[in-house]
Amino acid sequence: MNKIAIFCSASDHIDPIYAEKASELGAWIGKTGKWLIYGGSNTGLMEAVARSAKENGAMIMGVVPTKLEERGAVSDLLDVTFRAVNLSDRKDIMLQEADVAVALPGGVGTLDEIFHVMAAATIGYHEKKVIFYNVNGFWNGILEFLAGLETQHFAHRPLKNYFTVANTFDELKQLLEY
Ligand SMILES: Nc1ncnc2c1ncn2[C@@H]1O[C@H](COP(=O)(O)O)[C@@H](O)[C@H]1O
Repeated sequence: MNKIAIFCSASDHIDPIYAEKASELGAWIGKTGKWLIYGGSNTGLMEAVARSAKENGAMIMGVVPTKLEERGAVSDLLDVTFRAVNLSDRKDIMLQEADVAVALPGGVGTLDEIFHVMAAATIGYHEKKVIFYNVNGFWNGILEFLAGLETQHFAHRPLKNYFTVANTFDELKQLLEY
């Protein structure tokens, strides 16, 4: 996996453990010579992962909707800037450019991105997976809900076809290494 999309929080007001884990992942992306593809914002976990990736030599692609650019919230760390006309366009570009998507803790923006990727896979648009990076069990509620979709037959195929879970950084690295 060489091009890693990261979906994650834009908030600067969350527990610092999440920024630490985002930085750790960013550093690994840089040291292993991979590309980081992300929302391009200069806030929250997005800035944490990008700063650390950059300090460790990563190439960074930011996919920035014009509305966010107008607000001046674009990171100065980007090597490549894709301008997207809206959030749907942005998700399509990120999906097209990445080999895999990693979901760090985040809010509705992150959820929107995760489910865009998974829903497109369910109807055969691509075979790329979302990896839930389950820092401190952050994703447990969503994972339980997804399991419930299967037991109640709302899922047409096993949802493990579309996502996987890393409970530790070592597990995440193993999933991204090949
Ligand atoms: N202000 C933002 N700048 C860039 N990208 C953003 C911004 N807000 C949301 N995004 C995208 O959605 C998630 C973060 O949203 P949360 O609601 O904080 O989870 C992130 O992956 C961005 O691509």
